[in-house]
Amino acid sequence: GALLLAFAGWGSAWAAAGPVPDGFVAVEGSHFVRRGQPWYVAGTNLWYGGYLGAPSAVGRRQRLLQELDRLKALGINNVRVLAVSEQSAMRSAVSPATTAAPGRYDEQLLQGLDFLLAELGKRDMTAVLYLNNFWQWSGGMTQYLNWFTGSPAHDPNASRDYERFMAENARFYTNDKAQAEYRRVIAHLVQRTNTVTGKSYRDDPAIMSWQLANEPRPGNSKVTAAEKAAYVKWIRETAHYIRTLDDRHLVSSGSEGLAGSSEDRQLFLDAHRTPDIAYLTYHLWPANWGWFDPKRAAQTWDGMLDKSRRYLNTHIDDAKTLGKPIVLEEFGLNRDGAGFDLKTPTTVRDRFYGEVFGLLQQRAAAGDPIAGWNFWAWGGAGRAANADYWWRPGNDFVGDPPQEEQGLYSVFDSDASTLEVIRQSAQRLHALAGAGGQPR
Ligand SMILES: O=C1NC[C@H](CO)[C@@H](O)[C@@H]1O
Repeated sequence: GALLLAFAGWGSAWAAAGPVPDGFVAVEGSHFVRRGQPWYVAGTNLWYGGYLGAPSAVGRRQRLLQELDRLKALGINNVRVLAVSEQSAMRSAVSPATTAAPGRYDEQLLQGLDFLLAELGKRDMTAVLYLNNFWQWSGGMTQYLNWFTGSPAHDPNASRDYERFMAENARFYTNDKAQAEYRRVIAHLVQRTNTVTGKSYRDDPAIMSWQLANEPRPGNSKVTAAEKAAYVKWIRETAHYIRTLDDRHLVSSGSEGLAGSSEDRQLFLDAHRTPDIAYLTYHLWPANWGWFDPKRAAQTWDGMLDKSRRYLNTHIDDAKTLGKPIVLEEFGLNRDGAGFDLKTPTTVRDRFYGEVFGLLQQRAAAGDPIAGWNFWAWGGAGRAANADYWWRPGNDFVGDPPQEEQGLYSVFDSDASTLEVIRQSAQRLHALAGAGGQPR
């Protein structure tokens, strides 16, 4: 049983259960292929993509079409999207939510995903759909625990107590009632028929990957061995569950890498050995992690860049160890001086983006298991609505979710210098694929 399972999971790369339909992203060795050709993710984060597509009041369909056209023109071929949110009373949680209450799903919002997928298909773009959130800005795991244990949904924007928040959330993985509802909503999504195209989600090449959650962590900085084991088991069993429903789309965890694995490299590797996890994910947040102070950019730039390069290289090496592709699916940096206003320049951010893109390009060209990147996050035509830069229901959606200032990390359509860095980097990455950029 367990021994066999352990053996089977030992570094074995993901194998398609059979031929994948035309247009699906698949894994070959430690790289992505699509339509038989090498394929790289040049993506962004558009957490609110399904919201813009909704036919209901929250929808902004014309804006969505504009944003997808702009992204396509930049060479972006993938958007990473929040597919499931949980209605919550927390101030920093988005409202409305796709799950109004356990078992009650907002058909209007889910039709927003249908519309988004239909429009992505028209542009030959793809989506990563994450099915939960470790953080509170879409309800997430703390909201599940409120539903099923009665514990108050915990908004760390209010408590400022992230250690307590993370330790509490770790209980999600072993709460049977929460897991039952989580799996129920996964089945509801994976077995859905798109109301716009009439196509079942299982047959839709616009979906690149089902993703367990946004940034799932095993616990806090004092994570126990039991919590680590529960986390590895949850990833393995949930990934397997999704593949019993859909054995052709890729499945990923949504992990940040070491920063989301309590800095335990063995845990990061063990959590991703299962053959049901097709590729690795990692995120890079120098300012969030205290490596960079946007108000002391000159003094903290070198240290930040050194730590960032080490973070990138370590995870690419781990991908080599597991023989799986790896996508840097989130990275970002503040506007100059930590400003939120569009008029604030993005000099330091542009340099940082250039350094990250450059390192990934270099290692991809060397044949390392780089599968691509998604920057965080697309703000596009969205604009902060309030002088305090906080989001309130009815306001525009931008790249920053409701728990952060609207302008913190968003790349807006007016950020011409950043758009140029992105455009050039996407072009270079696609050139690698064109030049048969796959490794020997
Ligand atoms: O997934 C995430 N990672 C970092 C983003 C910026 O802080 C944050 O908004 C989001 O929760």
